[in-house]
Amino acid sequence: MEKAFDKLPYKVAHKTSLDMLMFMVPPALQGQIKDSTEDDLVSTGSAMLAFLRRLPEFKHSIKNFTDPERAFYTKNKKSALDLKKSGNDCFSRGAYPKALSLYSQALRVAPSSAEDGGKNVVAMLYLNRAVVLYNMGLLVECVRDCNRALAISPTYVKAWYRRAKANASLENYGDAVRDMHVAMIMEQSLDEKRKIENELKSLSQQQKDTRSSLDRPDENKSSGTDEAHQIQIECVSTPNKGKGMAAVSEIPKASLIHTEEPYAAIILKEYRETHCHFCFNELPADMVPCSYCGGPLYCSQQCQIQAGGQATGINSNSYAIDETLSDELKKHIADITVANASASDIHHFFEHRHECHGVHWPAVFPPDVVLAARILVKSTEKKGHHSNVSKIIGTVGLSHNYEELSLERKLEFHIYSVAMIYCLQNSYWSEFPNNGEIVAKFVTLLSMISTNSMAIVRITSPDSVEQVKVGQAIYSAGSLFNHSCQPNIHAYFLSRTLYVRSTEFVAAGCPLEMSYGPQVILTLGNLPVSRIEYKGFLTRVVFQVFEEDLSLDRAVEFCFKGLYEDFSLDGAVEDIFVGEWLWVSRIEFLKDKYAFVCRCRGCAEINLPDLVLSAFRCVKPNCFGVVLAKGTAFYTKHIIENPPMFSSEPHMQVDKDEEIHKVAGHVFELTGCSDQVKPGSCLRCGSGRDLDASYATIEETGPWSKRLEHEVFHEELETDTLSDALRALDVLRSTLHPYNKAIAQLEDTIAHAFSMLGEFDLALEHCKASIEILEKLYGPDHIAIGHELLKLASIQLAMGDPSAVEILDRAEAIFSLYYGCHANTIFPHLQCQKIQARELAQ
Ligand SMILES: C[S@@+](CC[C@H](N)C(=O)[O-])C[C@H]1O[C@@H](n2cnc3c(N)ncnc32)[C@H](O)[C@@H]1O
Repeated sequence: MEKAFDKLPYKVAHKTSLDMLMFMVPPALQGQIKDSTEDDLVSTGSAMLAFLRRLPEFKHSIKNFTDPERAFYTKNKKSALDLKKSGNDCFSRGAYPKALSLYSQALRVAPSSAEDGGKNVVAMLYLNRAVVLYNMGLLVECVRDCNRALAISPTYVKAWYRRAKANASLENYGDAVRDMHVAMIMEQSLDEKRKIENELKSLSQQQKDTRSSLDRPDENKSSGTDEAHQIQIECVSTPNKGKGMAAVSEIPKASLIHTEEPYAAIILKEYRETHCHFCFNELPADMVPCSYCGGPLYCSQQCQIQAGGQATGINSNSYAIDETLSDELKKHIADITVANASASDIHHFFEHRHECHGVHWPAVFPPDVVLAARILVKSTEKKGHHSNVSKIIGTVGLSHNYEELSLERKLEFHIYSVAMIYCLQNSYWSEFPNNGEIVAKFVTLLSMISTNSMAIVRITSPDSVEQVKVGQAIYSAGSLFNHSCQPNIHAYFLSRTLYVRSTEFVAAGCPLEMSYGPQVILTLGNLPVSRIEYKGFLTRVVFQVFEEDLSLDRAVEFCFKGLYEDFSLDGAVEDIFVGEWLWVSRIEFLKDKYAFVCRCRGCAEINLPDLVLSAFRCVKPNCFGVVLAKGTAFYTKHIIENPPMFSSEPHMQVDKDEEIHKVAGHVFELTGCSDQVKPGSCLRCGSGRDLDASYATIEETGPWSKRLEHEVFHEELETDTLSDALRALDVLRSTLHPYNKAIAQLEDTIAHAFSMLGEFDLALEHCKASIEILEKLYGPDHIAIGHELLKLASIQLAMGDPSAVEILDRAEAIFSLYYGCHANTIFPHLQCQKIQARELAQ
């Protein structure tokens, strides 16, 4: 996939000039803001307003953000015609993808009423694009573009003709004949009329030969199967997490417990050019820009209308229907030329309308800030313009952790709040109030968003299970679910709709808690690292392998040694859960990102994954005991000395004792056992390990395994690399605990490498070894295991092994647990593999 960050103008716009103002805030005001609580916000807000108001750089930035002349997509007939001409040139050279892109760009800048040679420019562009799509074999897209041209110019003969051709290729002969018939009637030139008449005859014959029942392509996207849910859940007060959701009665595994539309949602900057700004699905080749400002892109006119620009896109010229036409043709013309969604069908707030003035602040401000403005405008419009705006923000009713935020975040919130007020005054409502109270309310709203917003994710491609975070939304009830690193519910999205399912049996009264993932993960080499501060993500890399014994400088050195310089911003997505992240990383990340200290069951109890994830093995040959590094030893002692704070909350008791006994003997059954928990000492037999020497041994293997990861990723495997990696694996196995995740990761890469070489037996062996470890860390029914099973099945399929069927059945059961009846829609790859496996089994 093309990297979204490479696309201008968002690449340059990623950091705005407002971010730079942070460094100009006088130290005294910084100090005031640093120590501020919610009660001080009116005074800090007034002080920031007074400071920025006088600052020339601020005035300049606001002018830049709000002046339509400086927008990315200024409407301009000449630019549109120039782009159209370049598109035509490409088309005549057969450079269809380039022509497609040029027509799409032209559509972004073409004024909706512009005419050229007596024809509407937008309609011409849609038709030209339809012809390119037709030549590229994208027939459904071609029909949709013809519809758009016809909605603007109902008598556009070429659009009727192209529609007929595309429908004929789709074997949709009924429509093809009607389209051709209309084209013939509307055509003025006798020669052309005759030609069309001949084509119509041949189409009518084809229609007789083949009775087609294909429906006309529908622009209305449904969000999937509507599964009713009967489960009752309630909002309760918890001892130490504020409000939360709980089960009213027993909830069986895999039940749909909640669905909800967002209060407001926003696309992330990186996906503005690739995903629909309303439903967040990937854009098709015939995407539709906002017809007024050209900024946002939509997958269909339906989405565009629902998002609501200034002009809604329903710009059909009225067409006096020729009374001599048959009723069937009259209806056909009306069906296509009257825009296919009317504002009255749409019951929600038009969230783009106040941004739609050809200005570019909505595209360059951080998504949280644009989302805050959407929430504010929505609540204001619900109550009428003359209500007290500050009162409205106060009633949004979400929790926030303003006081726990870093100085940087607090400063950022203040600066953007003032900027937002100026932008709203410019583009929405000139009487929008501008005082310390409003700044304070805006800062509070931004804090609420940082605490409560949810990431909307999509898989990267149909044959992948990898997900990316494309949007951000506020769900009124959805934001009441608390976080757990051992969640019992799972959230996912279809279009903008939030779905929540139970992933285990939940007893009556138990809290319902989800993981506050997925988090966007940056990729450093092909090592996933979480997107927190610079220090944060390096800490994560280091924790994964060595825990926190390394200094930051040493971590930097470690990360950039070997093959890590391959830094990319491809956003993968990772959930925060026990077995995936170490306790310290989870606690730090949640503190950093959401400003709370996690008090979930996974962080308050000793559990197997946290003990073994990055631990060493015992030096005694037959001892299965675990040797903890400093960080885990510290955390384990902390838990022993500070028993769970939420013991009054009922929760599922997970029987982990047997596994913990295997790696730690009876240590945790003894009272005052914390003395026995020492770094470098086996928990089972007490034997000592030299941790410094062990770190050094593991560090030596780093470049070998990283080289393999790099070559596998770039599909250019060299002969020595695999044998070096197998040696590294031996070293890891003899030094690390058998459940250490680093072993599983290397096993997985080696399996991938053997697959590439066509040595499937060996690939299978290493893939199974990786899964065995991951099952210990995640549990057998975890979604991550589902993904691993798909990898295993693909090796089996390549070997022609019919037992792939059982593996895929197991994967399907896991996916259904998390996604219910939507599993197949979200992971079409699973079904493709199943078909292949069944064919093998027969
Ligand atoms: C999205 S809100 C959840 C609803 C919130 N408890 C409320 O009262 O509105 C997130 C906030 O809930 C609290 N919270 C959620 N999960 C938590 C956890 N595992 N441990 C501690 N606090 C938690 C934190 O204050 C966090 O900022």
